[in-house]
Amino acid sequence: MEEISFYKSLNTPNHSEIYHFLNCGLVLCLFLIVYHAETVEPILSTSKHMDKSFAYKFLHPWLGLGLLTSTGEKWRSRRKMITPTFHFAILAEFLEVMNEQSKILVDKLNSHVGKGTFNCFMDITLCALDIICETAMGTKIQAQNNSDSDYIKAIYEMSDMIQCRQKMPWLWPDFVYSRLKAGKNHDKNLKILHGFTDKVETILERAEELKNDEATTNGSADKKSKKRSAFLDMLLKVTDDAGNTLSYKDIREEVDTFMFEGHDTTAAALNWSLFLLGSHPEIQAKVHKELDETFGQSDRPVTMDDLKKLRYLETVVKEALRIYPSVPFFARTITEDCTIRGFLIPKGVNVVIVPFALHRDPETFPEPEEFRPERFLPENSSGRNPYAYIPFSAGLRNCIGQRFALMEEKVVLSTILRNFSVKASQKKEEIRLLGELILRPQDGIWIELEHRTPSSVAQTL
Ligand code: HEM
Repeated sequence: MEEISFYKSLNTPNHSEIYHFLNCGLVLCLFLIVYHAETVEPILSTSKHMDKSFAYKFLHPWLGLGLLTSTGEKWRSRRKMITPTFHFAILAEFLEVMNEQSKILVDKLNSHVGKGTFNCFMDITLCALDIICETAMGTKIQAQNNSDSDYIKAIYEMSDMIQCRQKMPWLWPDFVYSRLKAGKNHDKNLKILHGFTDKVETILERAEELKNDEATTNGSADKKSKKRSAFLDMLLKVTDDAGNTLSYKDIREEVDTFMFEGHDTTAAALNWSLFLLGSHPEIQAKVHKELDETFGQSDRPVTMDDLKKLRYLETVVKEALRIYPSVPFFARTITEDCTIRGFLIPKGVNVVIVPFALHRDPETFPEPEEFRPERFLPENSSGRNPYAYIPFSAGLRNCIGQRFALMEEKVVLSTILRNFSVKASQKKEEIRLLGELILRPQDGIWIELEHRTPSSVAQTL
């Protein structure tokens, strides 16, 4: 699915929803495509259809059977174990990393001020990568200063290869793929990726450090010298109902999943938000005003209290995720016969849910192509069908990282916008969308930056 015209065609009024042929590259595959709240709800609201479609199988070599890819009892038990690690108090500990990396990003962006248009896509993506790396594994990879690292290259090559393989059925059989150059490249990247998470200084050393930390802090409370927490530390501690801890392999699966699911998604969302703000100076001015009211002239780091106050910025982030959902579609396999809008859907059918199209339903979102953050003010969104807006999916298998993602978006965007005014150099119609695993702009996001001084802007509004 390469062209956004595909999504646009989904929205034509006479388009039937049942049994479309979804064009995957050159070959046509049978899928049921749904993009209305009433057809999405029966699938996402039940605990029955939680199995991922076969297309996720190509993620297995990298991610194993972690939260994103597992099914049945394994998924249920894992989700129960891992959910507490995304608790508010734990997320608050990640604020420092987010602030630190946003500051590095701003220092990098400074060099573009007054120098005309530039592509910010990679700068922002590397910032998101540094954030997830340190919060997931407790390891600094300094991607923002070293985008040439083998690990970073492997992440991007691997994502591209998985997308490519999903679209080309002749590459599906492992015995064919492993003999081809692409398959060999895939294995080379896999080695780099697993080698990174396998490294003694990540999982095993972290486990050792944790033991030592517990021994030293026990009774003496010398917490100052303690290392920053990471999801990995939590994963090392969690137990299932029978008291079993996760094995080394289990932990690697989850860390790899967080690395995969937790940075490209947020990076795309940040880029789209910046593009939309850069295209709507009047909305950007409102964000600047809110930032100035919250931070004044101070350049202090963002606190959890500040995040609560940045309500308008939050509506911006949500509206950007409506127009450009980072995950433009996802898929499930129907695990028992069911009925959707009076049609019998037999067991085994692959259902593709398309937030990109769903979020453009004019009945829920009038003039859906217009960027209007006000749609997400409480008075305008109360009573909205919860399945009409699902950038993080919905139901039991929704995104476990959504609060983390919103927090990261608000920290990074507020830090950028406290320092700069942004002007988009591309028009919406000029941007060629790539609707693959992640919804990206084919040629990046081109912007111009200007320095801004907080108080003067606040007073003129
Ligand atoms: C703007 C950012 C993000 C968006 C739009 C997003 C969106 C989604 C969506 C649509 C799903 C469902 C996918 C499916 O059913 O195939 C999902 C699942 C998931 N996401 Fe996110 N995500 C974001 C950020 C994150 C972050 C930061 C993390 C981790 C730190 C994360 C971890 C996960 C995991 C582990 C799952 C699988 C959950 C399960 O099946 O139980 N995501 N995400």
